[in-house]
Amino acid sequence: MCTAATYRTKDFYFGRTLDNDFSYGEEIVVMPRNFPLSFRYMGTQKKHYAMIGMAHVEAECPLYYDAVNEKGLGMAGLNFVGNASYRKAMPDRENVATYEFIPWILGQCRDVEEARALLEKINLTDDDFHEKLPAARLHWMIADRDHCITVESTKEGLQIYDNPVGVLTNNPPFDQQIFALNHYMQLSPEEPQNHFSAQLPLYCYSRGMGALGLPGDLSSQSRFVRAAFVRMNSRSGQSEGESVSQFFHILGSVDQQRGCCKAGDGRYEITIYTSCCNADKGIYYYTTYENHQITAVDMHRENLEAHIPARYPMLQEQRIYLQNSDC
Ligand SMILES: C[C@H](CCC(=O)NCCS(=O)(=O)O)[C@H]1CC[C@H]2[C@@H]3CC[C@@H]4C[C@H](O)CC[C@]4(C)[C@H]3C[C@H](O)[C@]12C
Repeated sequence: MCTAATYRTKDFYFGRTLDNDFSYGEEIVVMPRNFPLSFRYMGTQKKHYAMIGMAHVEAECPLYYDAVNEKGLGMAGLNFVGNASYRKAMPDRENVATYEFIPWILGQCRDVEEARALLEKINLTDDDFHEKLPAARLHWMIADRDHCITVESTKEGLQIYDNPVGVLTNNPPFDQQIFALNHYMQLSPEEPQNHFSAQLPLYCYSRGMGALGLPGDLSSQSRFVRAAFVRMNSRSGQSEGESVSQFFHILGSVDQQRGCCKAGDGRYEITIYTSCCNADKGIYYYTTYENHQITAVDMHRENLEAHIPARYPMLQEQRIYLQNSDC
């Protein structure tokens, strides 16, 4: 399971949690403009927009989980097992394999409007990267500072939904996720009133009772409702520090602690990493399960005219600052 979210203050932020019971070995990868992108059906792009994101690098090829390009467009892939369905390559379409989808969009599009234009011609194919990396069953969130959409390839075809919530989790399909918010319309950051019965002396004995009923479990529908409630009610200052801090608190509401979700064979699903990318500045902030200190990689400190990606393995060791170390 995973959760993705957007957030806007002065700048635009885009990030996600990656929850799983094992890691493919992922790292922060800055893809410069001149790294040749060879697509299975769509030829080679010698030049494209630069991007930064989390990827598993296989045979020198970054396979992105989530990324943001130099124009401020962000995109993330999240599990959609049981509902994702891809087709064979088709003659009259732009055929793109799922592992190519993020660079295909972010390499060419400045914003969601341009992404929508490419999506009209696309066919997501069922090609595996190779037999050990079969096509991942995913759906995607694509967002810029003004718009957000969800893209799902199902048996019925390619579905593109407006995403007014700026949150994506996993199953069920996105229209059902959004519909479920109707059940929670009474939740509020305000103190509730007693509508239950005028004959009963009900009162607020605690703060936070306006959100009683917000689901607390780890299912993807519940994480969607919880992240949506926190995201839609979020308040923070405009500074970089306050914005990034608030973003990690939004995704902190759906953090998965080891032990609460069994994945078989003594393994547990945990939040492997949480990312927050300042899409305007190209700075990728992250924390990992073991290291809660925020670490960042700034794409503009790299040579974006280079031909080879810059790779940064995630720092996994927690550095605790001993405040009275000189006593
Ligand atoms: C597993 C992750 C979703 C996390 C999640 O939701 N876990 C719950 C498990 S459960 O559903 O609850 O049981 C997803 C998210 C992004 C994916 C990569 C995308 C690039 C590439 C695409 C290729 O085609 C296949 C290999 C590839 C490296 C992918 C591996 C894997 O698929 C990644 C990491």
